Amino acid sequence: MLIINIKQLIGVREKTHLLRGAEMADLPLLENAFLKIEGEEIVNYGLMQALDLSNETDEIYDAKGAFVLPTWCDSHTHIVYAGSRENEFIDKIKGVSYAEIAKKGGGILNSATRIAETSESELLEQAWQRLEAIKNLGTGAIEIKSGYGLSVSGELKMLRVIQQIKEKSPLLIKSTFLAAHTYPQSFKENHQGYIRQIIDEMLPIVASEKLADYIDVFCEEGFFSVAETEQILEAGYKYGLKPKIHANQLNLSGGVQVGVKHQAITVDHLETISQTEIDCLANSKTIGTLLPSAAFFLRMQYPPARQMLGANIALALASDFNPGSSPSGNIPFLIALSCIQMKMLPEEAINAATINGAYAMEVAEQVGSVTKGKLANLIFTKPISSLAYLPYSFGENLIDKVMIKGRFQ
Ligand SMILES: N=CN[C@@H](CCC(=O)O)C(=O)O
Ligand SMILES: [Zn+2]
Repeated sequence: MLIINIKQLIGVREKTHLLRGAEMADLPLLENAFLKIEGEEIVNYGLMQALDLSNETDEIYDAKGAFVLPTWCDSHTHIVYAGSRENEFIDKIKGVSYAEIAKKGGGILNSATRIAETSESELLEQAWQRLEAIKNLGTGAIEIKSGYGLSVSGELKMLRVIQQIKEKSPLLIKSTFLAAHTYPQSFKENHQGYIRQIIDEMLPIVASEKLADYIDVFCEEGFFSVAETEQILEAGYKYGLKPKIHANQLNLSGGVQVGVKHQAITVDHLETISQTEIDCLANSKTIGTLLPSAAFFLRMQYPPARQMLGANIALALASDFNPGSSPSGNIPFLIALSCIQMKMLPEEAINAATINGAYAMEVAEQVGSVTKGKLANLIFTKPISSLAYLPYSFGENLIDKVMIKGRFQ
């Protein structure tokens, strides 16, 4: 297929690398461009003026002045869950904190009870609807975590649902084993008992059935300590699972340091962060993944993105789509939020949600930019005056069409 009359073709890169600090403000584009696709892949692009249409035999699609961008790479989600938790949303409005809700057996434990009561097929159906909705908002690659099972059968059930989604969906999907999301009620006073269950009973099955690409731990006061996190990461490493860590959401938890020490692909959240963590990340290969939708929903402080960019850190943005702290996978809104509340430039936010998001789940060879040989995963906008209009006009759906692997959805 030949796509013509693209007003701006965004994220055009001959080769890609993980963007850090000041580089993140550079989002290469072509004005008035064409794009050629063969099967699932991008094979060529260029300026309209260089195109001789009389020689073209391909099917032609006229973009009629749309902006075309790579689809979003959402590298941190929990979209496999049962039901919803708007009762806790009301409690939070009335002043109860996220940590207090968790202490009373709500939060993650509330979702764990529902997972136990819900069949694999029903879970798949619910997650599939969420996936369809975010695909229409431009998401073309996604990481999905377990972590609401909190038992051998519950965690395996969640991971098998993710496995089915991988087989069924045209989206690129990565799966993360997050049994260490919280302690189930029965192990509240016996942390080592649950950790042994994770290491001795869950991990061998997860590995032998190839149910996960990564391992994650919620390293946080009241959840998993640094020592417990290390114990789980070391066990995961023996099975070839690289870490992605929930770090520094509520406290200076040591999550960044333990993630960097164990060469985590990403440390995620980072709402509560000091110069020590910033220096630690800046001197590492680990990506800092910011989840500002969670800070928005929980009325928390936002991560200091400008300070982190100034320190030359590689940042990714992800939705954290989950029932407790971010019941939304809306990346256009996330980009607007990042510009408005964290003062990221539109280019920085788009890079963080595309190419760096792809690196944050190790799929950058296939997606995240408009590059020859990569998948034709593309967003076509409605008429807009400039790229900055996307986050400026927050809340408005400016996506006209989404293409995944060369097919309009
Ligand atoms: N912080 C830990 N986990 C999720 C929230 C899970 C929940 O409340 O259900 C998060 O990333 O925000
Ligand atoms: Zn999360």
